[in-house]
Amino acid sequence: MANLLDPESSTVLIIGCGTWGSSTALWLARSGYKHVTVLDPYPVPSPISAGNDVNKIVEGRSRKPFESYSGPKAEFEWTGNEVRADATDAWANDPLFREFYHETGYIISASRPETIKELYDDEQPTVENGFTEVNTAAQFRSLMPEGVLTGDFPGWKGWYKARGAGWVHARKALIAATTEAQRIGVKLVTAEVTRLIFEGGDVKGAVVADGMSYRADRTLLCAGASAPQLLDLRNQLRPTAWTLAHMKMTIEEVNLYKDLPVLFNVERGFFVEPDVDNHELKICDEHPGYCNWSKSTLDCGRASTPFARHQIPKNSEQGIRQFLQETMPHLADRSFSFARICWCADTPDREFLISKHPDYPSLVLGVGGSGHGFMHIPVIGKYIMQCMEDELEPRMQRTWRWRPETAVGRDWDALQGRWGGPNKVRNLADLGEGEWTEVGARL
Ligand SMILES: Cc1cc2nc3c(=O)[nH]c(=O)nc-3n(C[C@H](O)[C@H](O)[C@H](O)COP(=O)(O)OP(=O)(O)OC[C@H]3O[C@@H](n4cnc5c(N)ncnc54)[C@H](O)[C@@H]3O)c2cc1C
Repeated sequence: MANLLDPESSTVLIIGCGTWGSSTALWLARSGYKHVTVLDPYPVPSPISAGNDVNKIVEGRSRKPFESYSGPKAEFEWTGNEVRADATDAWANDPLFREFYHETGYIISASRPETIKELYDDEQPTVENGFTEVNTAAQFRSLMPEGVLTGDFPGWKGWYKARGAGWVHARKALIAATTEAQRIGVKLVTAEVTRLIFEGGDVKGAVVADGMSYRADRTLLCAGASAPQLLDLRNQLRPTAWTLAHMKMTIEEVNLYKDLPVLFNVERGFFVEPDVDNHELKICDEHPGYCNWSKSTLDCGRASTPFARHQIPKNSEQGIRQFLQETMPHLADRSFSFARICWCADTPDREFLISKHPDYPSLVLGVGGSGHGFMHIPVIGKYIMQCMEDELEPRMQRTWRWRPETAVGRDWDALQGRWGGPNKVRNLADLGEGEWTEVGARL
């Protein structure tokens, strides 16, 4: 279908005002679209948005010419690098976002020799790429002020990058994107989409829980891990949850833990310096994730259904405490002040799914964050908008295409390049009530 959109008169409906939906609203408004409506069941920041979090890691990149890539994955690798480099520039230069970016550097590491090797092959943490090796506990400890890292780092090996990486205040960036989009004309409606309007071989908008219809020339599905509940995505998305917990810090600790590089062990977990607003340290354990396979879907095509819970599985708490024991044993027994499960959605190849739907020409998909979708918030909406306008760069178009052929016979238990915990994807539906932490509650 030819692109017949006129920003002055065309109507655009975005489903989901999380990380990608807010970015898309912002880019449409900045580009002159005058009739953009966003629907989300919750006021921003939605408690179920993966982006509603105190911090996310940014692994910065610089642009590399396409010719420096070779082999069958050249377009895939170029696309991933290009969009990340674009986001890295935007975090440094876009006045809306730059105040939320903390270029503190980061340490990437692993614990087992085989993972250390895989990590090296994947990340290429070479001196030319700005990394220095960290091999001993003393070397790890020396990267932060005395008294922060007190652990023995058993088996750990990693690489430290001082510039071009760090963390962002995720929730503040998400709110800023939405507020700015609203300021320049986007309409945000708090309403849960219950179904798309399929009509005449196309999608013409969406219906919300109270029965009201929102019709539009283009409908953009940006509902994150909940997207498969609204559209048959032919197994291209696997909603998967990870876990996070906070603990209170004293003012003295907050002052000591200032401007720290991110410490990330791909098998154990990571932490970022404490949030200065509420004096809490957030810690995540690393593992291949949790799905929620209900019994009814285990035999036929599987569906992992997200749900909200401000508690985490006790086996995840153990992972967090092991991470603390190895890095900061003085905090290993401190109680949690907050915890939650946090849903994202993996494609089979962990690249994004940004595509027009092949059967419904007015429907555009902006989904498949695959565990690394937050750091792109300053720019991802531009690519979703370009897709809607048929202006997406061809190599990106091919990488992010609708690709159900990659999900035929999908191995739902695949680790998808992740490590940690028991080295398998766990099922939340298998957990009894007593197997959740007692912090917080079910939403
Ligand atoms: C624990 C954890 C740690 C992570 N760490 C990082 C990191 O360090 N760096 C990084 O770059 N990425 C990270 N990610 C990944 C990143 O957060 C996600 O890829 C990204 O936020 C996904 O954005 P999204 O817009 O697709 O989904 P979301 O931000 O989840 O947004 C989906 C939105 O859709 C709305 N919605 C749901 N159902 C409906 C409906 N029926 N109608 C209307 N709206 C609906 C929701 O309310 C929500 O606002 C992490 C993810 C997790 C879970």
